[in-house]
Amino acid sequence: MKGVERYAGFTPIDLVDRTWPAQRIRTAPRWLSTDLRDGNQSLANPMTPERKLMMFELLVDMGFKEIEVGFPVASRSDHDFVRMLIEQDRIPDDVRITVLTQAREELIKETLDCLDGAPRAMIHIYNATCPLFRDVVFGIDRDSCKKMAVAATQVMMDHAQRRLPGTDLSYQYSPELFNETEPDFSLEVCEAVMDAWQTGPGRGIILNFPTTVERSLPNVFADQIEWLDRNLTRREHVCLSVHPHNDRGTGVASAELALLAGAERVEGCLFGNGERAGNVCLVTLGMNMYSHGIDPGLDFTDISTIRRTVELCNQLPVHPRHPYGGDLVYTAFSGSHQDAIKKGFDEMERQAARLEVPSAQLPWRVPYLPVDPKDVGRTYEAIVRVNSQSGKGGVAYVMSAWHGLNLPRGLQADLAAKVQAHADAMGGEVSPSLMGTLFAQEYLHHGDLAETSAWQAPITASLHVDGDFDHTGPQADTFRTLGALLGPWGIQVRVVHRTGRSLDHEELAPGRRLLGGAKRAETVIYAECALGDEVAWGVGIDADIATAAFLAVRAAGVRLVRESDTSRAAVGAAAGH
Ligand SMILES: CC(=O)SCCNC(=O)CCNC(=O)[C@H](O)C(C)(C)COP(=O)(O)OP(=O)(O)OC[C@H]1O[C@@H](n2cnc3c(N)ncnc32)[C@H](O)[C@@H]1OP(=O)(O)O
Ligand SMILES: CC(C)C(=O)C(=O)O
Ligand SMILES: [Mg+2]
Repeated sequence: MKGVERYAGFTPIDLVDRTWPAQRIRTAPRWLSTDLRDGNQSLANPMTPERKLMMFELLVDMGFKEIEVGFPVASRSDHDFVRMLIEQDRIPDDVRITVLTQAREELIKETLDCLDGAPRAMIHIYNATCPLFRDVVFGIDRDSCKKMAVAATQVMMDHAQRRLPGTDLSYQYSPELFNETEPDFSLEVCEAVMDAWQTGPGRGIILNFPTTVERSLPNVFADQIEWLDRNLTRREHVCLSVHPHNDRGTGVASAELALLAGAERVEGCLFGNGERAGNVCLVTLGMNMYSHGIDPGLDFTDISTIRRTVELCNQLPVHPRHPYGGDLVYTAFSGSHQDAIKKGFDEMERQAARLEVPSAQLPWRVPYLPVDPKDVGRTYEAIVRVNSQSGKGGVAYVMSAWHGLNLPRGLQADLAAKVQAHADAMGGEVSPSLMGTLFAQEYLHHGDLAETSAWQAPITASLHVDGDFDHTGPQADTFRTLGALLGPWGIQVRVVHRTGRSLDHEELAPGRRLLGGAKRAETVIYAECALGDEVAWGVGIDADIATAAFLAVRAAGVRLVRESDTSRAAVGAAAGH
């Protein structure tokens, strides 16, 4: 591509004996949400006070204990929001708010003044340390850059001592553009800041390392973090924090590899809002942990509400494919995926029945779904959506989940062909209700009984009972009787199978009904009737099992005769009759 020569490759740090690749993430880190600061400062329309409060309350409800609530000197509204939280006593006892400021004396003082009356808080000071900023933005050398950070720390300590005696104030320092800073210089600045803060027992510090603009592979960032982890002094008094951005689309990977490399705290935003391509997405990070059996310490049990609130606060949509929270992430359209999902659910149910425990207590083993949608408050309704890419597995799923019918395999294939033809002809999706209509049109009885008189040859009918069926009980007697009844019509009842298991009406999702409004107390019977090489399916639903079977056979028989008439006519036409 033209212009590529303008960009230099990124030089990785030289850490040949890195240990992070062999590590595992075993516990959740400390989280800081910067939705109200980094997220807010990136919005075309920064949040109104109402939207800020809504976001703050969401974050508290989700379990965040550290929340960056703004950049008080940036604007009146940032300032007033912090004041409102403090004055209205809205900060829970176990939550610490953070405020950000540049390393500039006046701004630091004003920022601290804004915290007046807060029982506990954190001040976060930053200055860029990388060569590009030293040269282009500040016009200073390394030594002056370090002095900027140290002086800011000292101003902050002096002012806080005078103005905030009653506040439990903690301190966070960030070398902005850390990822583009020479490692030895980042270390030198952080050590100098720690000296100024008198870091030691009872005086911990958060050192926060941002990929302010993500420029390298995540493994390079991990090397940088491991290098710091090894070289920082007073390590036990340092909380090593990371603040990944997502310019290369690898913010989540950067955060995860940094955790392997020794990071203990992660800053980010819900659904990855933030400057340019965003801050690291805390929903994805937290749910990635959850899906590995690690409690994230954040509550995602109603992910749709979280998403809607974030969309409302930021006035930005969340992509339908956003991991864990997007509209489409628990939905399969393609046939083989749907088939595997259905088999996964069926197996979970079988296992639950065998072990006599609710399936929600079993280890999650459903293909194509990394987590149980119900664990994040999503339903199973949209898991399978049917279009021209779908096959019999998906059709069977919809018929079972939406209409309470467990179709036998042959009928699944038969219906899938009809649904496929419809989707091909009309384009788009076949909704569950449309599928129910197609099913009823095809397989429920619509013919005249008199048509059966046209049957010329013996028809064999294989019956499938939907749900429980006892081969030895009174139901089996009914079928024997039925066989005798249908015999004179030239119909031989061959085999009786069972499909699925009885579903209680209550097990269907709210608002759904069995096909035609049938109660599950009624029996559903599928008949597969064969006449020579022709096969047709019919369905009967009735409270009386014999009637259901009769209706099913009749529906199939009528279709069979019609179809064989049609094919005879077609053969005749082709033969010139
Ligand atoms: C990576 C990040 O997300 S950092 C956070 C960024 N967030 C924001 O900037 C939102 C809030 N910011 C603001 O409201 C304003 O920028 C303010 C109030 C902080 C400063 O406003 P102004 O004084 O008008 O300066 P301006 O906005 O143009 O910022 C540029 C100045 O800040 C200086 N500066 C930038 N970062 C820092 C820093 N960390 N420490 C000290 N000075 C800094 C620049 O050198 C420049 O100084 P100069 O005017 O002497 O050339
Ligand atoms: C203020 C700092 C931590 C920041 O937002 C960044 O460098 O991205
Ligand atoms: Mg940032």
